[in-house]
Amino acid sequence: MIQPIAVTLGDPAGVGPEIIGRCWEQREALGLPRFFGVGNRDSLAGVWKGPVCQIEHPDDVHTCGDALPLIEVADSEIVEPGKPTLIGARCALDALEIATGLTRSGAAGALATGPVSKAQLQAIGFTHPGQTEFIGERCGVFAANLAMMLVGPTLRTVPVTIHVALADVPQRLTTDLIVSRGRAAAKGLTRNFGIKNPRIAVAGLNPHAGESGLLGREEIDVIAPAIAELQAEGIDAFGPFSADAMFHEQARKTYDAALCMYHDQALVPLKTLHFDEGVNLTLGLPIVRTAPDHGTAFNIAGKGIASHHAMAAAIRTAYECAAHRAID
Ligand SMILES: NC(=O)C1=CN([C@@H]2O[C@H](COP(=O)(O)OP(=O)(O)OC[C@H]3O[C@@H](n4cnc5c(N)ncnc54)[C@H](O)[C@@H]3O)[C@@H](O)[C@H]2O)C=CC1
Ligand SMILES: NCC(=O)COP(=O)(O)O
Repeated sequence: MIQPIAVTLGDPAGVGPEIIGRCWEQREALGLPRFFGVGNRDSLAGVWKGPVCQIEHPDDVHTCGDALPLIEVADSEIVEPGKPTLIGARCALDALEIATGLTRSGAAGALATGPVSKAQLQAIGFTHPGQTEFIGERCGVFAANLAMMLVGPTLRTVPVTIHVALADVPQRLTTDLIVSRGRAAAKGLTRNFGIKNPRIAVAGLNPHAGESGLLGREEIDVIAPAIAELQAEGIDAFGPFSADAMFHEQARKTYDAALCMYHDQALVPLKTLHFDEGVNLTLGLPIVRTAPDHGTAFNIAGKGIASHHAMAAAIRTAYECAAHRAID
């Protein structure tokens, strides 16, 4: 049996607390597994009126009845929705630390994280580009061996470079990095989704995949050699393709994941097609970690209009991936 899923509330001033409360309220209709929250109780109570049950350990979830089980992260101030503070960012980071530890120890079956603000985290001294790399470090995994997979009902994408300024992408894009992300994508599809021989379509970087070198040489010098290396390892990788023609309905049926060269190349098609159900799955970890594809949405926090469906999909996907791994 899979242990309950640990769900961090994310930044207390963001939409995390209210969408997680709503996920709990509608857990049966949404088909969600057993889960518990980790975060600040007052911030949750400010935006969600349902019952909360404080627990010390995931094994206590069964004592809570209809109340949302919560491992509380104490905070010395009430954070107002839409108004992020440094204390709130500290609380989000503490929740992430606790929930990662519980998942690593096996007390939680998987980890689904609520949205945090990278700018706020950096302001309290967080040195990682995102939660992905922090969790990787806590699990002893080198950042280059991690990958971010965006998962929607009809599309999965993996960005090769992630939180990197667009101007820096060409020099960060190396054959080794593409091979490493391609391997992680192939292994992740097998391990988390049970796909035996995954098909990986590889995007080009430049318009028209470089037009035979006329519009850039990365496809010839960097990407094609990476595809050849992946193929030599027995991975069904192919391309590079023009990114503008890779994501229409027919094209999506020809692969299990698209390996994309930079953040927006991977996230724009996913969010355009599946904003309300998109999940970010971290590949390369010994634990399962997911998150909704959206951010803190400070502009609508506390207004009761944020959709909880991507968060629900993150919790459901975390459980399903953990179940696949358990069968393996
Ligand atoms: N998984 C995570 O922790 C992520 C965190 N972020 C962080 O979030 C912060 C804000 O980033 P943005 O680029 O503004 O992205 P965002 O996703 O927070 O907001 C973009 C737009 O989408 C809307 N939106 C987002 N979530 C929604 C929901 N559940 N229901 C309805 N509308 C929703 C917002 O109101 C806004 O108009 C940044 O600090 C960023 O670092 C961004 C993406 C993922
Ligand atoms: N755009 C995706 C994103 O920002 C996810 O970042 P994180 O999960 O590493 O915090």
